Amino acid sequence: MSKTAEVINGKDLSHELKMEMKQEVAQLEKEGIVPHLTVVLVGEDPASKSYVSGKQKACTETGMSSDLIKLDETVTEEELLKLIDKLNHDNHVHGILVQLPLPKHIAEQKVIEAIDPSKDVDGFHPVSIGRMMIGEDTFLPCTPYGIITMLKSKNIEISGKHAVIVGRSNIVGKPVGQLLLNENATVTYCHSRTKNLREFTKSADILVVAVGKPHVINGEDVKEGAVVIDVGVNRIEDGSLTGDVDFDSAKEKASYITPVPKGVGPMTITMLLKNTIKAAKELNRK
Ligand SMILES: NC(=O)C1=CN([C@@H]2O[C@H](COP(=O)(O)OP(=O)(O)OC[C@H]3O[C@@H](n4cnc5c(N)ncnc54)[C@H](OP(=O)(O)O)[C@@H]3O)[C@@H](O)[C@H]2O)C=CC1
Ligand SMILES: Nc1nc(=O)c2c([nH]1)NC[C@@H]1CN(c3ccc(C(=O)N[C@@H](CCC(=O)O)C(=O)O)cc3)C=[N+]21
Repeated sequence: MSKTAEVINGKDLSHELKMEMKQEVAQLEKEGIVPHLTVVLVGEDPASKSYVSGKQKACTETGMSSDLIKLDETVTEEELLKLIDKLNHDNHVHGILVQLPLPKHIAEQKVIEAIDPSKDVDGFHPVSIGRMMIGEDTFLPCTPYGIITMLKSKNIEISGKHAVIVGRSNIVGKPVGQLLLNENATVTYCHSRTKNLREFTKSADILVVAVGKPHVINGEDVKEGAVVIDVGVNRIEDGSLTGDVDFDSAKEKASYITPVPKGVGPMTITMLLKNTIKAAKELNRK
């Protein structure tokens, strides 16, 4: 009989990291630097609003400053690009985050590419992604960065392990695979066209699930002793949040597992703060 998995609590780890960052921010303040994040929110999507308020609350907790620019759903692409240009040139702003998704009439990629890479605290700009691919110092995308930080917090060996990523989005699946590759994992990507998904997931030492569908993975899909990282944040009928992994069955097989909520989500916000501090330090070094 195997024992159940150890839960990696992203909320607790986030709290620890935020306490460390708070000290660093206090030190920077003595040097006259207050790291500042500007968040741009277009429209009234309730989920986006809730994520954005989480980001602002976390800034306050660590002594950083932030502001929120709310734009109407009907804002034009041109107006949004103009705002980004203004923020790029505002020395008081260290990090710029445009909350995704954007309304359909705005080309998301164009907006991402308009952000000055030195303020790209989301790590979504092609320059940041390119630097990450070749292993240069850069802003790492927050969710993948949070996942690697969670693995390292438990001293989980990555080198030589088979990492299987389910999902290949530009913001989660693809970059988390790249970061695991940078840590010398052997990486397999699965997606909606993958045949025999379970054959792959069952061979994973580290299984990362970022699909956006409740419980697409359960204990039967998991190898005994695997590390299971659940990125999915799905709101279900009763209003509660659930992951892409059936936690109860998967935890009987896994050695480590992340819950939803209190798993990867809080870490995403914490890494955003880390990137904003990095941006502030680098801007002031120039
Ligand atoms: N915790 C956090 O901080 C964050 C959580 N999320 C959450 O993570 C989840 C994924 O987000 P995101 O990457 O943006 O989502 P996307 O919708 O952009 O990507 C989903 C991926 O899953 C694949 N997929 C869909 N259905 C299946 C299936 N049945 N089997 C295998 N693969 C499948 C798709 O394949 P294909 O490419 O072929 O279409 C695609 O690559 C969502 O629940 C989102 O809310 C996202 C960002 C941050
Ligand atoms: N430009 C941009 N950058 C992003 O990083 C970004 C984005 N757009 N669009 C949406 C996704 C999603 N995302 C989450 C962040 C925190 C939680 C989080 O903290 N979740 C809590 C629960 C929060 C709740 O209760 O609602 C948890 O899992 O415990 C979840 C999801 C960031 N995203």
